[in-house]
Amino acid sequence: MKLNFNKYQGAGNDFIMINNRESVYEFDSKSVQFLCDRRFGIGADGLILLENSEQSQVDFKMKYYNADGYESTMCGNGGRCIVAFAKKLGLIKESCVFEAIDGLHEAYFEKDLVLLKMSDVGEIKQTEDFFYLNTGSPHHIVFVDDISEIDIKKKGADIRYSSAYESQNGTNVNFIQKKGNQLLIRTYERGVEDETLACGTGVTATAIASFINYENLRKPIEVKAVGGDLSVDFNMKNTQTFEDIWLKGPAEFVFKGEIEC
Ligand SMILES: N[C@@H](CCC[C@H](N)C(=O)O)C(=O)O
Repeated sequence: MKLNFNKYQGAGNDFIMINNRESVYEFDSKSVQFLCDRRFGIGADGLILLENSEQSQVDFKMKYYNADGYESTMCGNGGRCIVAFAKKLGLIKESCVFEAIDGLHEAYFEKDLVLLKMSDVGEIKQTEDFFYLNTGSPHHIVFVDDISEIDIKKKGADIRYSSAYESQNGTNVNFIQKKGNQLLIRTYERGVEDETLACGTGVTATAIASFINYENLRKPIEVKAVGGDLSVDFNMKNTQTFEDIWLKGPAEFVFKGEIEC
């Protein structure tokens, strides 16, 4: 079949966007793997279907697949990119509400940037070596002195496949370096099984863990990913509960095309 697609990126985290409001397309894991393949397909960290939601007062539904071909949990950058895609399709104007795997999300534009409301965070594990929390997707966070020295693919995979995360289908892994008031991040993404240039749920988890870890961080928290800058604002109810969490950053159209698949 011939498939029309649009390609978007948010801070270098890139996605194939497909308008599936007519429910024409159904993808098995092999087709998603092929489309996301950077040599044989279009190339992307993930594939996103924009579908109709059955809920009232909701503009659309987001279905997210990782590049490994399997549907996964929430994608923050993908969420911001699908909002830009919905605007390009003329479905929304300056704001919207959409349905994703972890519930409803509000979003709006501030000039070219997209602000996305993330799910509340209700449980945070803190040890001497790491933080672990779920911001729609699971994130393990390690603070290091110099992120440029880390072998992200190797160290990330060691943690992602460790017995601690076996029963929950693994985790994403983030390495953070604090430089003044700025946080530098590099992320190993589950389902891509490699470093990606940015991860929205990872940046959100990092901002929250860093706010607990360091006493003097000012909000909104600025996070510098390899592919671009994002910022996170939130309300801390107590050390275990964060709400009103907003992820802000770029979401850009790259190109569109047609592919036989
Ligand atoms: N790129 C993402 C996270 C996507 C989900 C992740 N790979 C997983 O399977 O947990 C983001 O921007 O949040």
